[in-house]
Amino acid sequence: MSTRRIGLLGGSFNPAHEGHRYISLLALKRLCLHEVWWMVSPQNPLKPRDDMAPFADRIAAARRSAGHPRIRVTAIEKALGTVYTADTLRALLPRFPDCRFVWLMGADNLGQIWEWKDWQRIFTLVPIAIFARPSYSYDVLSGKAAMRFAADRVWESRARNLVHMDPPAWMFFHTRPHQGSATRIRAYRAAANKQFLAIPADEPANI
Ligand SMILES: Nc1ncnc2c1ncn2[C@@H]1O[C@H](COP(=O)(O)OP(=O)(O)OP(=O)(O)O)[C@@H](O)[C@H]1O
Ligand SMILES: O=C(O)c1ccc[n+]([C@@H]2O[C@H](COP(=O)([O-])O)[C@@H](O)[C@H]2O)c1
Repeated sequence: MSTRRIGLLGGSFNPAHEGHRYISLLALKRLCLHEVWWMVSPQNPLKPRDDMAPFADRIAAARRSAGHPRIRVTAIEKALGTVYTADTLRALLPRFPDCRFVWLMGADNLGQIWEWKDWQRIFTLVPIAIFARPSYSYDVLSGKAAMRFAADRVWESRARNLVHMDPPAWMFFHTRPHQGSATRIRAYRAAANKQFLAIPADEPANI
């Protein structure tokens, strides 16, 4: 049975955007993976529920955005009934004994991961690859999580082997940052809706 190398990109995908695709393609190439699985979160436990689009809409939009045969959009957490990453990994890993997994995330999440449930356990379950993100990248490298696991940081030159390393092992990619951001897209859409609604009802909208 040959081992499959899988990157897991957990996210709200509210909505999916080019930044997700960009780091997924980087991960496929640099980490020498067979596939990246986008794991659409039913509800990030640290994010407000009120501006979260319905799960089915986020999945559907992610499927339209992924646009690559080796990026799979999944509802794994919905199926497992988990919302915390540590719980998801504990349930997922034994179900795929022929796969090696690596957790993928942006630099913003390296800065926040110490707030996640059982966060130190996550570092001991899977290797982690972190991608530079505009305005976060440098501070988080001296943050709480990076300091706690400083001895387990692996340099980018060993990227091809990361997925085979025994955790804890993590890597920070100093790649060109991508501006994609779901917050920015939601803000842009809200502004566009406001402008549209501001057009008086008796005036034809020029759309
Ligand atoms: N432009 C980007 N560069 C690097 N990582 C990114 C980028 N966009 C998203 N990610 C990472 O992808 C994962 C899922 O991100 P998520 O779906 O929350 O998108 P987001 O743009 O960060 O959303 P929001 O702005 O609502 O927080 C996270 O680990 C996040 O850090
Ligand atoms: O496990 C936790 O406590 C936890 C807290 C916040 C976020 N996460 C996970 O982090 C991933 C990225 O979330 P997001 O919303 O930044 O895209 C996603 O898989 C979430 O389920 C996990």
